[in-house]
Amino acid sequence: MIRRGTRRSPRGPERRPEGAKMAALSGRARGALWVALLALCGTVLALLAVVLARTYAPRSPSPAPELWARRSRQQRLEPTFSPQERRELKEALQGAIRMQTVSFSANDQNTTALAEFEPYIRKAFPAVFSAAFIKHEVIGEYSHLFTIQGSNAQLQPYMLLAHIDVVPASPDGWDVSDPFSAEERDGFIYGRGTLDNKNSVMGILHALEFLLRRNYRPHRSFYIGLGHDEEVGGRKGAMKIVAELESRGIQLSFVLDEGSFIFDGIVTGIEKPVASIGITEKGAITANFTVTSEPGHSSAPPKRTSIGILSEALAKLEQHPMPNLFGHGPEILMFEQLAPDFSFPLNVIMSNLWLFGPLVGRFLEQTPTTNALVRTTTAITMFHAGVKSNVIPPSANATVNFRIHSSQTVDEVLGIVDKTIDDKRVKIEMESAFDPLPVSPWDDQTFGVQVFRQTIQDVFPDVGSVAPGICVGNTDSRHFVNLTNAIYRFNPVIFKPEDLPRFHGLNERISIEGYEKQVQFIFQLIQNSDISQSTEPHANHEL
Ligand SMILES: CCCCCCCC/C=C\CCCCCCCC(=O)N[C@@H](CCCCN)C(=O)O
Ligand SMILES: [Zn+2]
Ligand SMILES: [Zn+2]
Repeated sequence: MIRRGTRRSPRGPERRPEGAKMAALSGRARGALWVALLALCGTVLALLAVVLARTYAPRSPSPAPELWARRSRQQRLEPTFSPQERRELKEALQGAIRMQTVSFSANDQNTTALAEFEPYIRKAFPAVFSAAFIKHEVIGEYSHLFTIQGSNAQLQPYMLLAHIDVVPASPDGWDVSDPFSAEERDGFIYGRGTLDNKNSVMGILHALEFLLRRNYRPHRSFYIGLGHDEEVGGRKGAMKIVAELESRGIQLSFVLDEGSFIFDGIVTGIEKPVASIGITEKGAITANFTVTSEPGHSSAPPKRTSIGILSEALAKLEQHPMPNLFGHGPEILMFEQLAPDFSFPLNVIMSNLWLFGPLVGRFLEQTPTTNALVRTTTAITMFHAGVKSNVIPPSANATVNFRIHSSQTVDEVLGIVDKTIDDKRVKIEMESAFDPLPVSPWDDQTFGVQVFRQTIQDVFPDVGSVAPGICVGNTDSRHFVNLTNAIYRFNPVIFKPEDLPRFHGLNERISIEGYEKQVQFIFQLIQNSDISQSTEPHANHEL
């Protein structure tokens, strides 16, 4: 008997009926599917294990313990000030704010106010100006250089920077009657320069003054540089201070300038304040874009005028922003180090930027402040064209200010600009340009970093993390690259979201308590810098 479906074909192997063949095939497919599914589950589980391990891995404690154990054995003055000293602090800052040391442009500064600043600080800080081991020099007419000769010439000196000049401020829109009145209101001092940067100028000198009045003699030498033209580039102030120090063959352990803050409520997903210390600053290009065309009567216009051509070029720049470079520069360090401080699930995302980096990059570009961290920004800041309503304009001119991301250069940015505009009628001339600044070391072995960590811990115990940051603006410290590789930008002041528009804007202010904390910070920083650095070479740093 021949059973159906089992008969061998004379031409080859036994033929199965279609249903059985399908069943056999789908059995094989099911098997393969199971294998694939198991492999997928394995991969997902492995990925999850890596993601969780990176999120919850224990972090090494900071700062380096032996160094600070030694420090605590030395005697340290407490940063506590009497009621009279606190009044003196406040009034000295108010007096400084009232001096209208405005920089309008590199060639237009209020030199009368700048000149008056010297007698003002001489009077406010008698101990600083009379100490035998402190030398004061006026540089470039209105800037100041203080050399504080420490008692131990073996220790490499450091430098504190600040600037005396301020950006202009008209009374319109201020809550107080005058931006230079230094009015006290609800525990704040209002006025131009309260955050940028007379708080540092006066804070540094007052901390030193109080230490000297307590007979403190610094062990480590240091310099204080007070520039008078930071807001217009620092050519006559900071650059001359640098030239002076270079001529003396000085090398610095670190430089500390303005440029970042203790951010409170600014980083979405982190509850505690974050001390962000700028380890670099962006480069910049200021370029002029010009289009010229034949002038004539507006009743018989050409198809395109210089204004139209230039507007189109500028619109292309705005419509095609520079590439998002999150992960290509040091901004990633900030988020990596802050990762454990983020609440769930952001902590998982930030701990695994190898996986979520592109997502985070897209998120950061949504708001102007964080967008500035991830790309070269393009700001059209000035536009001039036209002379009369019925005259075809002979030319149109615009100024564009680019701030260059750490992973790009001036040349690369200009290449992109050329390609984006792609119009020979638009002439581009450079007003000024410089590449992003080098990235300063950020590890627990670096002396400056140890000092900052310790000092922040001493004065701001509520700060959750001390993290490396990027300064999106420019500071006088960028001129100091030949004197040290360790340049840090940090203003020890709590900065909240509502302070953002006050910076260079309306109602700039500092809380009186915040200013006292800033003075305490410098007071402690000078003392904390007085330990010997185990890693530094045994050179003689006689100044
Ligand atoms: C998650 C991190 C959030 C980062 C938030 C950034 C908030 C920014 C807040 C403050 C800005 C601080 C910038 C301080 C330095 C700027 C100083 C300045 O204005 N410099 C001028 C120099 C001009 C020189 C002449 N061309 C400038 O940069 O324009
Ligand atoms: Zn400033
Ligand atoms: Zn400024």
